[in-house]
Amino acid sequence: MGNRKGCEKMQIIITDSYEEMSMAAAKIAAGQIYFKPSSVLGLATGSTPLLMYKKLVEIYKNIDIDFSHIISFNLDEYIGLAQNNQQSYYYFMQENFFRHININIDNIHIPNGMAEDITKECADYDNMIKAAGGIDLQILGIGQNAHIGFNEPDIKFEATTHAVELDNDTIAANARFFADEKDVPRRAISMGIKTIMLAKKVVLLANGSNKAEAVYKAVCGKITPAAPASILQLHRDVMMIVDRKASALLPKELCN
Ligand SMILES: O=P(O)(O)OC[C@H]1O[C@](O)(CO)[C@@H](O)[C@@H]1O
Repeated sequence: MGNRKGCEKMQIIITDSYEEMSMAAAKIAAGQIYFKPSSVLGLATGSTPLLMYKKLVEIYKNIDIDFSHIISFNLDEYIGLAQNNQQSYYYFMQENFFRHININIDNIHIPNGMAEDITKECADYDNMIKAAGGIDLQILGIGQNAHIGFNEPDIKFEATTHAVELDNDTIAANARFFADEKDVPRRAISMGIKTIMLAKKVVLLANGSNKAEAVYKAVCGKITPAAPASILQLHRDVMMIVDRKASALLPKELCN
């Protein structure tokens, strides 16, 4: 593993494996929580951060990290899935992370995809993030079309938390978690790009060759709503932790 400065001030860490990527991210999260136990974390779902959560739980057990004052805000949730639906992101977070640590359930925030008034739910979500003092550390995955959260291509960069229509590509990519592609919800609530960009630190994870193009667009591409992750080039403290396959299209001088 090695550190390289990316385009502009983006920090790029390229790892040899998914496991190494996950451990590197888990250590950063653990350090944040250990030294600021009242941290506000922005958390991601999807398959990418799964092993990071597992590693973070291992570190938690080893050095007795205290999560009881941590406040968490997840990036997104499907509209129409209840918390106890196994495909909901609420369920994902409980199963893969929250039930293994001593986080206070009252401090967990995930958009409510069953809210009667989705517009109000979104506005309330942003207000809660503000009231918590903003996000200290935001973990991100990236979609094959360079979406972050559920901010699909051609999103407005100034959007805060809002309801989104999912792209056909995203629906197809996420169908693997559902019995049938037609079961994948077509809408979701997502933190907006502005919400994400206001986080003090952003760590984006990507692994596998199917993410190489998206990683290239995020790091070196033109800053454009057509590739939502490209806006991260304007963030003052962003770290990309990517495995070798996901880094394949990056310029050689960025790769160790
Ligand atoms: O990690 P995965 O499963 O490849 O998903 C990538 C991205 O897609 C989403 O799951 C939404 O489709 C994001 O939350 C995630 O960052």
